[in-house]
Amino acid sequence: MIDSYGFLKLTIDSLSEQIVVMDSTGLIRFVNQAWVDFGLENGCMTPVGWDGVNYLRVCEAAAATGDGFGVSALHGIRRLMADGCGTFTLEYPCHGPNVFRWFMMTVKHFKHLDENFYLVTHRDITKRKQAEEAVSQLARLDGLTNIPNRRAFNDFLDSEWSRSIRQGQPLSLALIDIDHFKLVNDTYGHQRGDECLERVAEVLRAHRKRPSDFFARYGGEEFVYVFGGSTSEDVHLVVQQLLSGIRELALPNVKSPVGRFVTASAGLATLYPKAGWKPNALIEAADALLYEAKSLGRNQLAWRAANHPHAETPPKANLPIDARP
Ligand SMILES: Nc1nc2c(ncn2[C@@H]2O[C@H](COP(=O)(O)OP(=O)(O)OP(=O)(O)O)[C@@H](O)[C@H]2O)c(=O)[nH]1
Repeated sequence: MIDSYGFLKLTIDSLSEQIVVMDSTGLIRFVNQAWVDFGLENGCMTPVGWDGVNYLRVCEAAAATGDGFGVSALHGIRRLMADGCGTFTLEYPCHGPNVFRWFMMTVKHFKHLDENFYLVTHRDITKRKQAEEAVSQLARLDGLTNIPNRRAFNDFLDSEWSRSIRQGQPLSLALIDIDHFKLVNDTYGHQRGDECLERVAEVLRAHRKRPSDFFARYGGEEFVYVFGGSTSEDVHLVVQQLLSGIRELALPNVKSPVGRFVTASAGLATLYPKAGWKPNALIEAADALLYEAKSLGRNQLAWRAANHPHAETPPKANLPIDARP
């Protein structure tokens, strides 16, 4: 009995993976129940079922619209068919309007009575992807302040840097450092120091104006703010407001030579990134300005006007046009 077609079909129909078998022209020759159910649930069932449908043509049509799955699936299946053996796997998102969903497609070649067939399975891997996503999110958050950490900042800066090069846009970056933070720890204890960092992080969060702005804990008592597509002239007031926001928290730091409450200093720089330059050029420029703000007495912003968009090298020689207490 277990050799019978009916028994094997029932077995394959009980699998939760969606299964389709196509021949070497891409023509669908078999589908299991999970495949049919998925088609019905997601409105991608043809009126006549799957008979006569060509899987490769479906992928080609999707690829022609620029669909990422269509492009990758087509490329992988064609390579597998050319090689005549092996397995092709592809993980792809298949999100609906209200559903986050990932699948893994596996394509395997087999022969039956001298004819080539390709077994395609689609397995739901959403749970695994959600777990990976959660781990990756956690790895990018600072454990104390719950804002993005240095790793997240590095990734953001790299991609924003490339985007700015492509679009010829300016990129501004502010380094913000709490003044005499060691005195907070020494005077009130490490716990109060931690609370101070958390409150400062809240100020950064509250001052985010546009989705493209990005902030992170850079390390220790230093924070970073990135403003895509903006010059220092555009955003220096925002950074001034950040420093005011930190002062207005009125967190005590009685031993600070600057004042009774916690203050911060900032360096704000802008570059028009160019191919061949490294994002570090922008960090170094902001760091030099932060050093300047500290040297000038702290509790202030030092910033430079943007370099000319056609400048050939990262400028160091622009004079500061503002450094105010
Ligand atoms: N509570 C707490 N302290 C931290 C943390 N990370 C770094 N620090 C402390 O931050 C202090 C930084 O001290 P310094 O680098 O001397 O800088 P500063 O006292 O802020 O002085 P200036 O930056 O020159 O104004 C050190 O005492 C570090 O121990 C943290 O996560 N929590």
